[in-house]
Amino acid sequence: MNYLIRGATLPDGTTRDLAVRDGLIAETTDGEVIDAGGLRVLPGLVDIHTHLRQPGREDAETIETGSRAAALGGYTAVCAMANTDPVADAAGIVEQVWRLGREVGLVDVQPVGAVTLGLKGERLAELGAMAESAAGVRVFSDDGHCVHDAAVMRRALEYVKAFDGVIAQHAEDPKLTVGAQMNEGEQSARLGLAGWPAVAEEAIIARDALLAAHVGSRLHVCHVSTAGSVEVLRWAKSRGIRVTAEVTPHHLLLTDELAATYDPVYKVNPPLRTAEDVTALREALADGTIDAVATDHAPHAREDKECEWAAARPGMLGLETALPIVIKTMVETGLLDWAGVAERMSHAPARIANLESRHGRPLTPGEPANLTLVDPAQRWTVTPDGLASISRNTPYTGLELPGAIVATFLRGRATVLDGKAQA
Ligand SMILES: NC(=O)N[C@@H](CC(=O)O)C(=O)O
Ligand SMILES: [Zn+2]
Ligand SMILES: [Zn+2]
Repeated sequence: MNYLIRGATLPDGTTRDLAVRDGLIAETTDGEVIDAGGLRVLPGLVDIHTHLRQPGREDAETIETGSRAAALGGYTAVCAMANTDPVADAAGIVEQVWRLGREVGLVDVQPVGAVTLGLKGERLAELGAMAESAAGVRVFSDDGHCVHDAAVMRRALEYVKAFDGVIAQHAEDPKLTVGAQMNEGEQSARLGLAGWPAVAEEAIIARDALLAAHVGSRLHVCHVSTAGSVEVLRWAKSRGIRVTAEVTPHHLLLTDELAATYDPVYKVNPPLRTAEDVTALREALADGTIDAVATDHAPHAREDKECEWAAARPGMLGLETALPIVIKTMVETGLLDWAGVAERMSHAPARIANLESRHGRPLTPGEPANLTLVDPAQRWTVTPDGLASISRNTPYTGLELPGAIVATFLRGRATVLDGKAQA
């Protein structure tokens, strides 16, 4: 099927027709005409941090349901985190995830490989075998856990240099977060919950930046959540250290005051922080100190979320609300223009994950037609049942958001049309 997208506004603000022919962007074509007046077209979004839960927790999400949620959120590629059961620490498992993603065909599912066997932080996983597998893994992460042993982290950074891989670190010094339930600060003192101090994140980022510099390798920092982390990143980048960083939509919008509800839907790792942190994160995303937005989409089954705060698993849904939250927090506030949105949600994540030959491409003829059409004027209200995820743990229930994803194209095929997933 070919498409002529009429009168869409590009990230740079110019308005023109876009032809989609034989999977590529073309000068012109016959085919279905899509009236895109008033719509924004973006390069297909790329999520470098998604939990799809398959294999192991198919009751919370599957590659199929997560892929559908991703397409509905405007994504054409997602990096599937390795903390599955079994852990994606060997070639056979990443190949299985990659193959299942291809069979579903709604987004490119790019598996992330574990850094250490079983996410235990002790012995390196089969990094080389995963890199050489059909899945072509380039991003490695023990996400959910921090690679806290500095010698292990150093060896991992050294190892992935050979194939331009990157270590994506969940920065959390485990000794500083024993029993932690929420951000350490005024609110945790008031609520009597054990705190997760900012320094537990900041100290690991500083250490890892120094290690990356020492061995000349590439570090990526997952879900940056504090103003202090932003300062450390600014320092590292000013020294020319090869470090990139992501922020989640929820850390751009929500604060630790929500813990006062004791509703576990607001429990997440790293925890929601203060309004000052939110301000610093928005500024850092605007000025490029933080390179990318990543959802950290973390579906959890009912029994893991609908319980008391301390027993609940941390994590929030994110794929279907990410772009609307970025529009609300960054575009409507004047901090980021649409070219900036394209950069932080498509071009930069594609580069970080080594997907830039296929994703995050410019919207010019000859390029693969990976596209997202958004209606920025349309506002919609989040309901858990309105989302495609199996799980229901969205923190945005009842919130009205700007920006409806109208269509998503993966290599010229519509995965979403008129706001509806195409199978
Ligand atoms: N973010 C979370 O709170 N949870 C993630 C793990 C992680 O991203 O650290 C999960 O796998 O549920
Ligand atoms: Zn994490
Ligand atoms: Zn995660």
